[in-house]
Amino acid sequence: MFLTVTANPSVDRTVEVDRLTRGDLHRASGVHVQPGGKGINVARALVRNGCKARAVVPAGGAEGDQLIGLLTGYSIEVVRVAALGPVRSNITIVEPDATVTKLNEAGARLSGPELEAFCDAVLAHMPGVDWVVAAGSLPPGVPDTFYADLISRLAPSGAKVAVDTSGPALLAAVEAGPTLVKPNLEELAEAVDRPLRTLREVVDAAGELRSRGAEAVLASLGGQGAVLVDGEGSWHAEARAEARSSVGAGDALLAGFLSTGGIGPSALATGVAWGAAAVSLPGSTMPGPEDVRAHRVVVHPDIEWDRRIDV
Ligand SMILES: Nc1ncnc2c1ncn2[C@@H]1O[C@H](COP(=O)(O)OP(=O)(O)O)[C@@H](O)[C@H]1O
Ligand SMILES: O=P(O)(O)OC[C@H]1O[C@](O)(COP(=O)(O)O)[C@@H](O)[C@@H]1O
Repeated sequence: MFLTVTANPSVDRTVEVDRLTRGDLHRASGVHVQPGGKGINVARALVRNGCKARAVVPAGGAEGDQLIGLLTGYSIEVVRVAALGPVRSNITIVEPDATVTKLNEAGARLSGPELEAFCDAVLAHMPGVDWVVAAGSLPPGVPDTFYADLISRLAPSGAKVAVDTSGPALLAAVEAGPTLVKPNLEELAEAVDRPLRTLREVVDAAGELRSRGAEAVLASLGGQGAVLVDGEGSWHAEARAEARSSVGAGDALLAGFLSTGGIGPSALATGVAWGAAAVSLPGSTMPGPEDVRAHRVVVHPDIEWDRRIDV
């Protein structure tokens, strides 16, 4: 059983336009309204592929009702925590060449008691949980140490913890010793405070996060796949895809990786297959078994160390 923690959920609107021009009126050619927030997407991907997932989520206001309503179509065990502020709406504009422009709201403030109730709900729903996935940005009112504190509070449960976040929250989480972190290239570069231009630099940066406390690092590289660095070694895998919308691709990658044990190159291959499948689907649609093309994945037997990364 997987438990996902989404402190800052969203209702995601993906709007398709022919071409985005700043200042112009655009008539949308398509729109997708989907439950969002990284932990929620991970849960959606897991259940689409037959895994069991429980999603703990603070959800206030009419938008919170809408989010919970959107989630009823999935086989996710949803644990709703009451909150006063409304769930945010995130808008993504997608062009036919799969260029995405994202407008993510900060989210409503969580008060101290609401945050405590949220943590209590996570801890109360731990029985039977093997993996906790704590993912996404933190809304106003939630300290940067939230994920780090959660990792410490979850330690007695023995569950493994994967964290997908950015900035100071990622840095603090790494120090708390998570089983896995999943930065994308930009987030990894920010965490080590230097640009990353080659696979060697990506692997070195991932190694640095390991030396600071993370057991394993799954670094996503957009169209160039993903790199896994753990105590056993480092691997690079990638897969071709006809890109349509990259929203949620990172969440699909993480879900795929965890679905097959969350360790080693075979889990990396599954993650990359799910990530590539996700980009070929509209909006933040999570891939099911019929969408996944495992045969397209190449796990490189030797990393091409000097290969340039351009995401
Ligand atoms: N254009 C693409 N072609 C093939 N696979 C892709 C493409 N973009 C993303 N992916 C897959 O999705 C994963 C996550 O994408 P990425 O953009 O790095 O993550 P995030 O959404 O977290 O920023 C990648 O590791 C890769 O497996
Ligand atoms: O919490 P953040 O960083 O604002 O991100 C939330 C957004 O990320 C998503 O989960 C998509 O994530 P990825 O594209 O990184 O996989 C959207 O559903 C959501 O709107």
